[in-house]
Amino acid sequence: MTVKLGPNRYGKAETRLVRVVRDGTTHHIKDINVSSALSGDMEEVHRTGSNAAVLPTDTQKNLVYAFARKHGVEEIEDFALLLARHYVSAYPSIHHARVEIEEYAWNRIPGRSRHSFVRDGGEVRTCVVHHDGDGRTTVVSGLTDLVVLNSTGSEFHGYIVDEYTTLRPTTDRILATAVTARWRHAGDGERPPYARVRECLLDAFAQTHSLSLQQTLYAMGERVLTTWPQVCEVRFALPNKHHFLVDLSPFGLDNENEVFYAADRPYGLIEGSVLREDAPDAGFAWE
Ligand SMILES: O=c1[nH]c(=O)c2[nH]c(=O)[nH]c2[nH]1
Repeated sequence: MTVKLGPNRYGKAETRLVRVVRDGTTHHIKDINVSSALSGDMEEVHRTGSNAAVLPTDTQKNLVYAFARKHGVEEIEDFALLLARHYVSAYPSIHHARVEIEEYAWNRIPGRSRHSFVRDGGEVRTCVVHHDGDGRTTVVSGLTDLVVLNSTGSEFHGYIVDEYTTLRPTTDRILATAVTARWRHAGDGERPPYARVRECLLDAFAQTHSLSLQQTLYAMGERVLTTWPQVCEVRFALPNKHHFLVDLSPFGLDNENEVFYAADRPYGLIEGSVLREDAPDAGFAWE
């Protein structure tokens, strides 16, 4: 019996890239997810294991970052064409390239900051109410998945350094998180409108020059509590959506905080509660 190799392709799926373009203090961001799939003379690698015709998927990933730095990313169709044409023209063993790109839309957070963004849609508004036979009532409002990003105005340094530390201190990084926030209402007075509390969270995120996500968490809680006396406690879960600067020096390219690898896991998870000194007992509110 003889067998043969059927249709096949290979590539790097989901290269996550964020590119920051600076126009003075106004920043623009491009957030994309690039997948390449190449096919051509792939008989040998499958049958004998010879990799002579293989452009490593790792190189395909590097190409995405290097081309983003060299050529910029405007229309995703143009960037996909640039990559696809390069694969087919530069490597004789590659006859066909499929490049798929997803782009994620960001809106500017209104206000003073020109480098603060919120992802389109996706967030979920939440509430949990308790009421018992003794007439006790609690109301906790909240949101999940409010995705925000500052393309500058964030530092992280001065942390514990020991023989296991590899993280480099930074005075300028991207800070991004998907906010889960829940706020507990004191008593049964009028509750602040959801949209206004959300606005406090966004304003504080955008306006805080951050030395850590922990500090930003506190600033967001403080803003809600000082703006709305009816709220007595805010609890947060903030995943640190890491954006790592890509080292493009092996390709002779500099990278002045322009091209980032948007990692999805593992991620830092910063959790905490900010509350009034005299907040009433929470009782079953958080259950
Ligand atoms: O804002 C941060 N807080 C941390 O605790 C931490 N840890 C880390 O590796 N990066 C960061 N960033």
